[in-house]
Amino acid sequence: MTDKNRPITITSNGGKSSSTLPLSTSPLPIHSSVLTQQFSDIIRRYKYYCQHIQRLLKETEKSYDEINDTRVLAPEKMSKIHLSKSDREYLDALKTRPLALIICSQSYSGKSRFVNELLNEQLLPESPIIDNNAVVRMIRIKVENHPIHGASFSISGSFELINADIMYKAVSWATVPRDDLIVNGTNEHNSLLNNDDNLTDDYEQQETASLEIRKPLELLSDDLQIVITPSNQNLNMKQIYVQITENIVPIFIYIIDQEILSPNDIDELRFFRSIVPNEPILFIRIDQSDNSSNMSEAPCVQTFRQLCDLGFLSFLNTESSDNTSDTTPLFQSDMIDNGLTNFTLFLNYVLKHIDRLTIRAVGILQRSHELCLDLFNDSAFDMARDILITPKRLSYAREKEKNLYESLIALTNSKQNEIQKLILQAVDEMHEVLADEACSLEIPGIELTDQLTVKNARDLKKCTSAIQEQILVRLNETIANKLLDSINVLHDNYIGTLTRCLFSLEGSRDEDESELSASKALQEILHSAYEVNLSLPTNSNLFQILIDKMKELFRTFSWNHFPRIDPEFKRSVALDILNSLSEAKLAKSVCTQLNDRIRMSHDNFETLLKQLEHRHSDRLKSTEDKQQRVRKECTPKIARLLLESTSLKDLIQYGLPKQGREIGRGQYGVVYDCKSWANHQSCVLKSVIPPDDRHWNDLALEFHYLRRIPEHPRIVKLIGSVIDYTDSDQTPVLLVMERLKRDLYAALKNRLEFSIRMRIALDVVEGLRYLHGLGLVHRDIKLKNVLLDETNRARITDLGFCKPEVMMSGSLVGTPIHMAPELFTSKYDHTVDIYAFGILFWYICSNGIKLPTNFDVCSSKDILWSAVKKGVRPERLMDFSDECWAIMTKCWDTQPSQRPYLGEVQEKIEQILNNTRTTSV
Ligand SMILES: Nc1ncnc2c1ncn2[C@@H]1O[C@H](COP(=O)(O)OP(=O)(O)OP(=O)(O)O)[C@@H](O)[C@H]1O
Repeated sequence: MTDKNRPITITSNGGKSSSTLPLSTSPLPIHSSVLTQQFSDIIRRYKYYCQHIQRLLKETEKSYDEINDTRVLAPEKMSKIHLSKSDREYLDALKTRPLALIICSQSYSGKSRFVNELLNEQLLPESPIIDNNAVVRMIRIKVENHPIHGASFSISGSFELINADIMYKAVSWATVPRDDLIVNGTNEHNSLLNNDDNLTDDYEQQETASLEIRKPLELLSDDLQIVITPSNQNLNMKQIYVQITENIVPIFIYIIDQEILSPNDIDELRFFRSIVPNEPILFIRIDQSDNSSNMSEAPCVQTFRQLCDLGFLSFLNTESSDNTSDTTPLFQSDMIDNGLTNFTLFLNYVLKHIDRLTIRAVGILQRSHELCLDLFNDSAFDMARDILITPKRLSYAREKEKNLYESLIALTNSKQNEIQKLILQAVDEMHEVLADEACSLEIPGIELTDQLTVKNARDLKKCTSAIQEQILVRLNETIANKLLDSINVLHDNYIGTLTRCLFSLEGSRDEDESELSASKALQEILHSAYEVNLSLPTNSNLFQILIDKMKELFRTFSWNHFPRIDPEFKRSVALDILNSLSEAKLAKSVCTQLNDRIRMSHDNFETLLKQLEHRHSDRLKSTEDKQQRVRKECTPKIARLLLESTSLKDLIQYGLPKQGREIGRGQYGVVYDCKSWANHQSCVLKSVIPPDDRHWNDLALEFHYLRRIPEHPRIVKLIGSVIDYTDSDQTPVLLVMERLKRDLYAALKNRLEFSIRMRIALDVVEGLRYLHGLGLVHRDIKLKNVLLDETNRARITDLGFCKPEVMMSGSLVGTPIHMAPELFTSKYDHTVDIYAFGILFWYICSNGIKLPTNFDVCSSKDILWSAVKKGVRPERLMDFSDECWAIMTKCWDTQPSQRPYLGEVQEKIEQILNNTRTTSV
């Protein structure tokens, strides 16, 4: 085992959420080497988790890229598979930036005393060295991999004004010269700083310049530095804080070394709150003198009150236990007293703080994985629905259109008489009106003599044509409207639903399909077939009949004398036409024509529906492919990442669970006792070492679905999970669950009372109904997967094969004797659980664990399965009641559709249980 892989486990005695290697519970002496050791352990632990987080981040982004390349989801869903910019920034910060203790205080001396104690060196000159008006600049203390240590000034953390290396190298110094700490100090280096015109003489820049001290100090490392805030109320504090927090991950410490907070202190703290509202501060109260025993009780309470008033502290312990929430502060500020005599509380705080930082980072990944899996689940559901419903919609559209077509044909045939009457009625109604309209009709483009006669036959023909046309147009309008009214009822009956169905088919089109979709074309056809066609204005047959009439009329004219084209002539032409119209002929013609058009439209519809079917069948094939990829590639990949992110979060929060004695073994893992973990007493831990990727994926999916199941009294509770990275060759996954007393197999071995067994059966049915209600199928119901508590109430466990119905790909899973025959066909549903319950119920009724003889005679799994496929089932035992036998035989019916609903099973067992109670009373 390499050192790198060794998890650093640290126990804090403060917070409820931290864990493992004991931090000293007794006050740590100042300058203790234990302090340095523990501090470096904390930082090492932080780095260790950061490395795992970075690895997970890398794998997550790689997986997201791969998933995006597959384009298995709709674009709007695909666009959600990424980490937000702010989340990415937070994760990057943990990767690249060192931690920094930001030391603020009421006074310079408070900071210097605390820092010197912490570093166990008189690095900074302590008070009273500086007069009250002196402005102390920002100081950054860090360790650099530089052979020469020393100090330098820099502006905004980047621009070096003067490098004092040369000076400091020559003189081995212990304490930083006090003038270097002061803005506009009188020190030689500062004089240089002040007088060098080539650099800057800008006063503001000098003010914000920080003093960087590089020195090998035991406590500090590349991953940890100390920043001391400048002391000057007049500085641009916002700029200062930006400068302080640039490129580091801050841990804010505020040293209180005065009796109470002054108005200036309060202003500064208020300002701090407004700039970084979610950053907690550790307030450390240190005594003014070196004599700690003189410390009075009262000021502590007073400052505590002041900090409560400012909103930093609270009388109630309101620390949020929800580490996933981004809206609430990560955790509360805290205050410790006697800060210089006991660093233990300080260490606890730092440990908790950095644990929260890493927990927040893993939480970001965890939520992203969860979101991604939700998207897969929703998409798989949509796809399954699409695959199931689209063919049904298509056949519905076909059937409905056929009905519509047949009804319209029947209607037009049967309506001939009605149409005839309709035409007669229209002609009757319009007779006089049309004759009057004809009288006043202006006929353009003809030449008349003084006697108003036409000069030639051509003009006469023009006159009669104009009158005919007007009559025709007006009649068409009226007849068409009447026809439309009579067919509108049909329109409402059929077209509404059909159109809705077609709309839904159109709704499931792929985005990139062309505009000329079959469903759109279908709508066009409907439009032309059943709406526009009935409006008759271009009814050529009707025209033809009228033209024939006209010809007849012409034949009756005397061609020697052209008539006067006066209103009387026009009226008589109009009346002649109207009188000679044959309604019967017209009606027949209208009906034939409607029939032809409806037939044509129907043929057209059929052709286009076929095209639509083809298109959908191609699309559904690709949907099936996508669904498979979502199930088999994307979901396991992200489920595995989720198992890792969740387990890492649990590991940081609760540490490794302690493995007790072995309780049992399954095919895939060993179950151990575990006294307590994550604030839960009496747990078990199931340790599984997945041998290959397939098992890893199965386990990850089990974990994912199990976690999603809301707590239920009939399902064994999953408390959490941890991946033990201790050994890099073998990384067992530890699933921690609530501990139950025994499994049903063990219980039946010792036999149970009938009513207890019926109660257990009811519990299993209840658990299964719950899972099915969530769309999940267990797929491995058997005696060992039913656990009993002290009172023999049952809970279902081992959801290793449990999956949402839409995510099942028809794989052969389960335990042989409980497997329904259709499991071998790859097409099955939740009723496989009802079958398995039937077999379980046989055992429950048999009150033992002996195999049914019908199964026992089968010498191998294959022989058993082929017998089951042929209908062989457990035999009826002597003491089975009719009611119990009926329940199990119905449950294990070969036809899944014939198996009862679990609600019915529940009712029947309840009846049996009630009868037992009544009989025994
Ligand atoms: N939460 C629990 N409380 C008490 N005992 C448990 C718990 N979980 C499992 N066990 C015991 O550990 C045994 C092994 O459990 P495990 O789930 O690993 O395997 P299994 O269900 O028997 O078989 P497989 O997982 O191979 O189908 C169980 O039979 C049961 O007796």
